[in-house]
Amino acid sequence: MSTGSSPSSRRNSFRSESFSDEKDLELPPEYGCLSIVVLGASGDLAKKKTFPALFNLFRQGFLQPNEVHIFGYARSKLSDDDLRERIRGYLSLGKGGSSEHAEDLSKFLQLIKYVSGSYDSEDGFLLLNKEISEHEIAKNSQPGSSRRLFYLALPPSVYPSVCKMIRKYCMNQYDLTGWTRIVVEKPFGKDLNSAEELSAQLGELFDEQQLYRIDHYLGKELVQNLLVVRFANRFFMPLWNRDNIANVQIVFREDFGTEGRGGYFDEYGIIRDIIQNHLLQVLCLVAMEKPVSLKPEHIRDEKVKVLQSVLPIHNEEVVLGQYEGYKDDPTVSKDSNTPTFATVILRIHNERWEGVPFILKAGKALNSRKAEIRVQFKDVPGDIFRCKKQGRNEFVIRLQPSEAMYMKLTVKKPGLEMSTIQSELDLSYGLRYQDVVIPEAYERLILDTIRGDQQHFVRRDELKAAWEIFTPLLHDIDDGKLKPLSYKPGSRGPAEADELLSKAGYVQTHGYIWIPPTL
Ligand SMILES: NC(=O)C1=CN([C@@H]2O[C@H](COP(=O)(O)OP(=O)(O)OC[C@H]3O[C@@H](n4cnc5c(N)ncnc54)[C@H](OP(=O)(O)O)[C@@H]3O)[C@@H](O)[C@H]2O)C=CC1
Ligand SMILES: O=C1O[C@H](COP(=O)(O)O)[C@@H](O)[C@H](O)[C@H]1O
Repeated sequence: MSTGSSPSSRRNSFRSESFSDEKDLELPPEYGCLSIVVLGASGDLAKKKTFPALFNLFRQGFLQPNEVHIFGYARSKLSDDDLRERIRGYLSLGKGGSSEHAEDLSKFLQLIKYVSGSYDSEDGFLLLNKEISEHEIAKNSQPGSSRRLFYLALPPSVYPSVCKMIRKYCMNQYDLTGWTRIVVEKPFGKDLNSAEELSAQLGELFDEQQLYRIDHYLGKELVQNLLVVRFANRFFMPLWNRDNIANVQIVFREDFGTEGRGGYFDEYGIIRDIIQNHLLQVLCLVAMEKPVSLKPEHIRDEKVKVLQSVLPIHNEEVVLGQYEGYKDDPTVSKDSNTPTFATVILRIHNERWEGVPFILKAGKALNSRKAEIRVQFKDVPGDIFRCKKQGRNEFVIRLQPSEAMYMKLTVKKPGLEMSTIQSELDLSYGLRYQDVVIPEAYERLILDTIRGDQQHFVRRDELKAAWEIFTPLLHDIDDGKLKPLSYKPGSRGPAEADELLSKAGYVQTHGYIWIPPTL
């Protein structure tokens, strides 16, 4: 394997480098026969994200060929080789596509087996269980000590029946060190009631410790960095509150439309697709109090408290948009009221954040692709340098692309004159960490699932609190009480969104733009 060091040494070093104390995580042993089952293996997510993440873990030695087997499961009639050919093109060979990597690829593909079956009949799941058991026997696994990971890369409508089948036919006996874990993809429901119903159905079948509700934004490097930056640095502690911060923006922009996913998207819209989950999760990490420890439950307790402190949304603090041409997609309804853009202001009713607007903004088919957190500070009191003219201090965390953290600040313009300009303190990851390859979010999260670390997964009460915030607004949109404004593809979205921003107190710095530094 081409990792430069032996696979097992890489795996152990991953654990020891992690900043969590192992006793905080109460991790079970990380060995024994491991079967990873990708349900919906014929689909889009599986080929674009799940299998590539598994391949990268394999290449780095986190999946050991003598322990692991990977099963694809779906209704499509495919052979093992058909599935391998389908995903081959999505498995990156790394820099230069060396022959060493080509060897890894072929070894990885050989670990994959395909089982065809439906999502609600016992035949397919009996067959799947038989295949998994044969693999476990071949690896001399002690009964009860094997690990079975089921990744549901499927439409949520089939989660209940699939989970019933797994529960009935495919469980590991976890009386020894083994386990069965289920990863479910978003969207977890469409509103509070449907999410609660889904949670109740899955909750009857599995314990919360077995369920991993994935939100891939929680696996992004700079999102994972948020707690460290906030709670390991003295700088931020006294500043991170309503006395100093004027407003916080959490922004997601894509420069392409719903391409190929119009049917799915039209049922959900940008609030359910991005804001209720990805951006709200980021908000929790920006706004939460310091947890008692790094134990997943302590962190998630604090996230729930933030969500429960969010006040009901005022519809006047919402701007919706739909890009021109969205309805040309034949899978989208001709009279669709679905927003492809939204700006929503959330207000947190607690001692730290009273009066500070949290502006969540997401849009498709805009003029750029980026995701960032922008914390804008208040004006300097008793200003003697005309700082206001230069623009406010901002702390920006660029989640993607070009991961970075930078602070916009006013400095003396270099030279003989005593004048000021706006500049930045810049930690651009591409420049500072040149030798580090930032892992894909899915890679990290799948590894967490194998390790039994639920910190970066959404707990049931978190999910409920998140739906409580957005359900009234979503129902108003579904009922046509709120209509999206039209905007041009490739634009900033509706102009009304910028007006709302300035009404909320955001002060834009004109004439200043941060350019990611290049090597
Ligand atoms: N694609 C993406 O980029 C992302 C997807 N997700 C989520 O991941 C999950 C999977 O997404 P994606 O791969 O795009 O979905 P797909 O539409 O590609 O579906 C995955 C597989 O599920 C089966 N399937 C599709 N529709 C149905 C149906 N109505 N009933 C039963 N089976 C069906 C098909 O397999 P077969 O017919 O062979 O059984 C299909 O190959 C979803 O929950 C999605 O919201 C989350 C983030 C990003
Ligand atoms: O979950 C989703 O995320 C993607 C954007 O993910 P990113 O990691 O590229 O930022 C989005 O395109 C998709 O609509 C949504 O379902």
